[in-house]
Amino acid sequence: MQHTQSIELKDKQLAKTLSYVNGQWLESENHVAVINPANGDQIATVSNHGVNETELAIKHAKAAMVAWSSMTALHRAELLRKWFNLVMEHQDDLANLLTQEQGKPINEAKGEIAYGASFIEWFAEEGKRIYGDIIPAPSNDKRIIVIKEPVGLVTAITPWNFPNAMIARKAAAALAAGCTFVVRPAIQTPLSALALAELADRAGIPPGVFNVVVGTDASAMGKVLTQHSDVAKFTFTGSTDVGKKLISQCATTVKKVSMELGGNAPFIVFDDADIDASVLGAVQSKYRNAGQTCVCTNRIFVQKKVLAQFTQKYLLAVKELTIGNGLDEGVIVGPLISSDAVNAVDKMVKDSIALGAKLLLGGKRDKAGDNFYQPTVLSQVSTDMPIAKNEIFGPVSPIIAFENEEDVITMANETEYGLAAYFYTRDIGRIWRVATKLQYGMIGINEGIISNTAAPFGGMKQSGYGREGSKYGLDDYLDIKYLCMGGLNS
Ligand SMILES: NC(=O)c1ccc[n+]([C@@H]2O[C@H](COP(=O)([O-])OP(=O)(O)OC[C@H]3O[C@@H](n4cnc5c(N)ncnc54)[C@H](O)[C@@H]3O)[C@@H](O)[C@H]2O)c1
Ligand SMILES: O=C[C@H](O)CS(=O)(=O)O
Repeated sequence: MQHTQSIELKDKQLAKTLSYVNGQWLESENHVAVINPANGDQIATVSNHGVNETELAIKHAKAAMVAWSSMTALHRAELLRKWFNLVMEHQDDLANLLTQEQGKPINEAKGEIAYGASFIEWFAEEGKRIYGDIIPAPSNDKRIIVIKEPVGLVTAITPWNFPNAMIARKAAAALAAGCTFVVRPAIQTPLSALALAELADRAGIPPGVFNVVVGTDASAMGKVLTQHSDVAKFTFTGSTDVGKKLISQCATTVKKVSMELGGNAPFIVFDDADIDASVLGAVQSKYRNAGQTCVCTNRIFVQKKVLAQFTQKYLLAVKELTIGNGLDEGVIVGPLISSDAVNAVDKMVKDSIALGAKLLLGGKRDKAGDNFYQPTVLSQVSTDMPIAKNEIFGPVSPIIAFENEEDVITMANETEYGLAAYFYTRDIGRIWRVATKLQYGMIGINEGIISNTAAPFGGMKQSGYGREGSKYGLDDYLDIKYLCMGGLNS
């Protein structure tokens, strides 16, 4: 019997622990513990399903596809709007679940719930504007007609760092397009996914349209989600290494694929920047979710003329960050997801110091608990050091000095990643030169927080392909069909 402990909710029915398939909650013989990364407490045990239940979900999602894709966009929009309303009505409970299973501070968790819900609201509307075309034909006996149709059954695998929004950002677009959806969430954070399923059920989204299968065997479940012949499209959010494996698996049945992968964001401070604004933007971008976001600042490049001024102000700002349990008032930096994650971050810091980086702040585990790493600042970092070459996924700020615009653009682009980048300057000519030369899908200009529903979220190079959110976000869930209507002069 799966159950939840110690989670106080206004609506206790939101603490779901069983996979949700075809509108039913599936019991399982095996179960797996959900651990609060802030204190190691077991907060729940959830079903541990696998290949059989993944195949069952695909079977029902395929069956549900007929009615769901035939429904009017208006009716789908009404159901998605109900889902949005329910998510926002239960924002506090959903945030409580999220913080307890993932660790982020409660205010950030509330922000994630609203962010995730905003995609449901956005695509409820976008789904009503899936327009086709009538194109002037090369002869009068023909008409060229273009229509857009749902690609079909969509499967997804999502990460633990945004356990609500990464699912909502995908499922909302898929459902609005007329597709059905099966997701396998990260096993560290299943409760947020299952609560979304409960609210989809309450919203009246029909059985089989939205399915969540929870299990530890990611690889085996992933092979079904990427290779099953009934699956039309696969979408993934996670590391680039795993993304590469999944892309190759999708190739066996030529699936439509979208990938939101890793990042190594440069944050560039030019000597004409508003230094106070750049400090605020860098702290916001760096320490969000304890540095565990794909768009977190990963390398801070500061032009030499303002290096001392920026560093001094930045250190003062980082020292103000309160570290602790995300449920506690005023906490800004929560735990990392696991002790292994802390070890990986600490190794990058120690190895970079051994290569000449200078520790200005932090640089070790915090007394708050095993999974806490102190907000850390390193100076005299060079781009060949591990802390600059790798995606840190932790609360560490490497500061790298640079001479001029050309050098910093070269250094900023010297990575296999191309997701997000940031730069601060007040020179309009420089803004256009740098923005066009940086090889990144998303660029913050005098801004450190750039993610929102209206903007196309996605990367270049090995950060993946496809866009989520925005008016572009439906494209990955639609097929374009060309109708040639002939014989019109006969
Ligand atoms: N671009 C984005 O929008 C975005 C958003 C969040 C996270 N990420 C990236 O994700 C990474 C951190 O998240 P993570 O640690 O969960 O990433 P991860 O790639 O280790 O895991 C992501 C998901 O894939 C599953 N998985 C792992 N190996 C698998 C396999 N062989 N087959 C099928 N599924 C498998 C995991 O269980 C998890 O559910 C970082 O690189 C971060 O940049 C990117
Ligand atoms: O890291 C994962 C998310 O995509 C980051 S954001 O919340 O979309 O900025």
